[in-house]
Amino acid sequence: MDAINPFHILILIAVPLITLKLPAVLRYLRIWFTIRKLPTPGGGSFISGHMGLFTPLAKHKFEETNSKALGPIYRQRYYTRQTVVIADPALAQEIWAAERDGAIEKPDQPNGFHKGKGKSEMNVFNEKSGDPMWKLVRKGTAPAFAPQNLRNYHHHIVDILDRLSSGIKQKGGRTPVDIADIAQRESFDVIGKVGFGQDFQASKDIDNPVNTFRLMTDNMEEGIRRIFYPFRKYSRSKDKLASDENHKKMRKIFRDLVDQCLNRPPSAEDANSIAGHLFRLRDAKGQPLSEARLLEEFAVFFVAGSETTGHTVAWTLYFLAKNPAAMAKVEAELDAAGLLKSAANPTPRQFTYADIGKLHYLDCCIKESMRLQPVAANSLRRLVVRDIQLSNGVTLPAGVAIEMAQYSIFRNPAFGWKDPMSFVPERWEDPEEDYFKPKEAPKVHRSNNGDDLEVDAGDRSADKVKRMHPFGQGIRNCLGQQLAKINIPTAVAMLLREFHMELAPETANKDISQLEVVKITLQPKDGIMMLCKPRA
Ligand code: HEM
Repeated sequence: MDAINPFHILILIAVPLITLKLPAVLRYLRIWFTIRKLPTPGGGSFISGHMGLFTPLAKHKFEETNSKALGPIYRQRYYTRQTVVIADPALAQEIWAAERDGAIEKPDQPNGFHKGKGKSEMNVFNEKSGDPMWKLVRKGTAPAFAPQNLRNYHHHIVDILDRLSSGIKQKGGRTPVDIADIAQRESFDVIGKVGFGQDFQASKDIDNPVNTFRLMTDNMEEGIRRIFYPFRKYSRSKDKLASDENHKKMRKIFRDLVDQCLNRPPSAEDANSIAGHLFRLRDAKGQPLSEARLLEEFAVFFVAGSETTGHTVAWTLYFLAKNPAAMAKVEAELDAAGLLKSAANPTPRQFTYADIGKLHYLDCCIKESMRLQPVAANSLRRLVVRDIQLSNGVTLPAGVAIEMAQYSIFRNPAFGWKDPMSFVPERWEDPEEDYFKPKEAPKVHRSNNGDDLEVDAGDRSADKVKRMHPFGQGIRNCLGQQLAKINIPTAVAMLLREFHMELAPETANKDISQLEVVKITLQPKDGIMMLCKPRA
């Protein structure tokens, strides 16, 4: 695939020359020349490169295979885009350090629904690193996610779960319930209430199929489709037109939400919510966020916060139901804390914020589920903006795209995982399990950038590097992770407190690879069907 032939060169030079893009051609050739010696998967096509070798819905599996076969750093091509894949925790640390120094950035990822001229409105997730607006929103909303702030909202999470449990109880334990759908309803309502003071009631009627969170999920899927197929936004096909309608509905929901938040009588809860922080932001000219920007920010917090958290809850319950010994240990832990409903304790005490840090085994189970089924399974994309030299001698040239393959790192035995493909929550009882000790001491980076955006202290030291980071790393790590770390254990514990959960045959009989799909997140394709038997 990589043998240079005259036709290859002709296409590469002639086409861009016609559009007067000689500098781009030269940059492309330099990138290719600099990374040409890196290993690359075989079987790619001349035109699309490696694109045709995987389905976008299972790209994480393609990476897993390649990183085991080719090693921790390799290259691949998507059409004209040369990409270096990094699937090594020590090299990843060097990349995140370079990102802090500005040599690597998360590039702008334009909104797939944007039409017309000019840049689409951005948000804190898709705006490029270093952009003043990204910094403003990132720093300005961070206090909303501080644990001391979130604890004041925890009672809403408890209420939402109580409401969900009564809906599930009505099923009587014999009708299978889709726990993936239930968990999505929970996380969506939590963002609504905790972040924006609004009860969307997705968890009120679990049989109601038309719900805002579904609209949002459809929108996300469509957005991704439009990134893969940029011309789709001009299509007149039925499903594309339907998605335009959905998008309009979605925008109206968020526009109404902005209005409701602005028009509610002031309260401390609203002032400290995500919305409250967004409303108070002022840019360098002292201007508040525009309405268009507010809409984008509102939407992205729902998108980034609900699918991720909901599917993590669902995968954790799946693994527990699949592993009865682990389930029994979680139940025993809840029982010992007075949180499990049983004949001996028919009215267990209410779950509180203080319980979160005390349920250690449950915590291990959640972490193990995030290792095996990390919802952010798609590699994290970055762009090299200045040449960087890695400690293994590889130069990453300016302009090359990089993909940080987290999913592969979490399950590759080369990084010291024992029995990596099995669900073993006990491994997390050892705090050192978070780290990998490479044979050669990892290169320790000092950032030249005096920026005060938080970084992950403790991710590397003289002899070890962090290998478990499901919330990403560096300056673009997950802004909302504290909310997830509060919501996930509360949801799992409160559902298990009320129900004995078993996989229904339609899910139990399938291998996990038949259950999963990566859309934006790693999620169950057709749900996770469970029998939720109310405890005595
Ligand atoms: C299990 C739950 C979650 C997981 C696994 C997760 C994972 C991630 C990851 C891996 C990134 C980094 C993406 C990158 O480097 O390109 C990220 C970014 C982000 N997450 Fe989360 N997330 C979760 C929950 C949440 C929640 C609850 C919120 C907010 C309500 C949230 C908001 C964000 C935002 C705004 C960013 C972009 C930050 C930036 O680019 O500066 N996430 N998340």
